[in-house]
Amino acid sequence: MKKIRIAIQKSGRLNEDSLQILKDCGISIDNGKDQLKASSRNFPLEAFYLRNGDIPQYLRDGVVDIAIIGENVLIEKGQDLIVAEKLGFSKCKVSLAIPKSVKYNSIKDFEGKRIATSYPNTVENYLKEKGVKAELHIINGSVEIAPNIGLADAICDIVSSGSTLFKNNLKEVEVMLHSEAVLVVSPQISEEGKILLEKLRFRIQSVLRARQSKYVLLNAPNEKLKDIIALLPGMRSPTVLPLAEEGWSSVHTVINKDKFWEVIEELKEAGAEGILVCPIEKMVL
Ligand SMILES: Nc1ncnc2c1ncn2[C@@H]1O[C@H](COP(=O)(O)OP(=O)(O)OP(=O)(O)O)[C@@H](O)[C@H]1O
Ligand SMILES: O=P(O)(O)OC[C@H]1O[C@H](OP(=O)(O)OP(=O)(O)O)[C@H](O)[C@@H]1O
Ligand SMILES: [Mg+2]
Repeated sequence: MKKIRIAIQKSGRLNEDSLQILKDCGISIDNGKDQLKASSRNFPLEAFYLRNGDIPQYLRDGVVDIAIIGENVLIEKGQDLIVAEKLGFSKCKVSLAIPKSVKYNSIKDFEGKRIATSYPNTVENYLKEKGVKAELHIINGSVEIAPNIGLADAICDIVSSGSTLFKNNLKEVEVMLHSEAVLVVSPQISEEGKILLEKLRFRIQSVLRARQSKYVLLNAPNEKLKDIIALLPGMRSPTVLPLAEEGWSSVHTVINKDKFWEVIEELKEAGAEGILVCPIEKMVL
């Protein structure tokens, strides 16, 4: 049987989480530190370990069928490629930043300025849209140092916690885009490849849904059941089972992991006791 070929970042920010999501989908592949490719033992899949920035071209050329890359790279050099799934990890922004000491009024301040970046297309398109002309200096790493060594007046780079900007005495002044890891598809994928892609997407969706949810169990006095159930935004309706102790029930439901913290106080006030919150491995609707 044919294998679906997936590109994964060889090393860096995306590597570990990319392999983890495949693993959570029941697809084990060896982490090929020094390997270019490796096959899965339990899914018709072959992983190619490549540089994140090179992956859009490999997809276009049909060297691989699918890939996990940062959305920001796709915007920079793969706008023609199709996103099949957003994967929810490696979240970051691509932003413009200037020295802390410089006053900022508006995007017009960038007119005629020198901007250091690894994302020239993204900056160029953004500035064009705003009617601003600037001079771009393309550098591949340690972009944030550029203003301090006199190479540029401003930078455009990835911002996550903001600590790299802080360390380099810079401030974020424009957020150009938000990014996360995405599953991308080659325009050259075969019909057989598409079938495997759909199988993989089905698994990824149930893993992502499960990561967003918690299984909640709690005990409630029967007379309070109605109020408690009203507080639980569940999958469908909660399961209610009688406890050995008369007059009490056990309520089981699935709720969004962020919603849980919003309702926990209310649940307790409404009379819920012995609340258990458990992780969910897979969730198929
Ligand atoms: N600080 C960060 N926080 C969250 N996500 C990030 C951060 N830095 C980068 N990313 C995301 O991870 C991706 C890979 O970043 P990383 O620095 O590992 O590789 P790279 O240098 O961009 O690529 P290459 O594999 O070509 O060397 C980026 O394209 C971005 O989507
Ligand atoms: O806002 P922060 O949390 O500080 O993250 C942003 C930094 O993270 C990335 O660099 P990375 O650490 O991947 O190093 P690199 O420049 O070698 O890719 C990015 O290029 C920024 O410099
Ligand atoms: Mg980096």
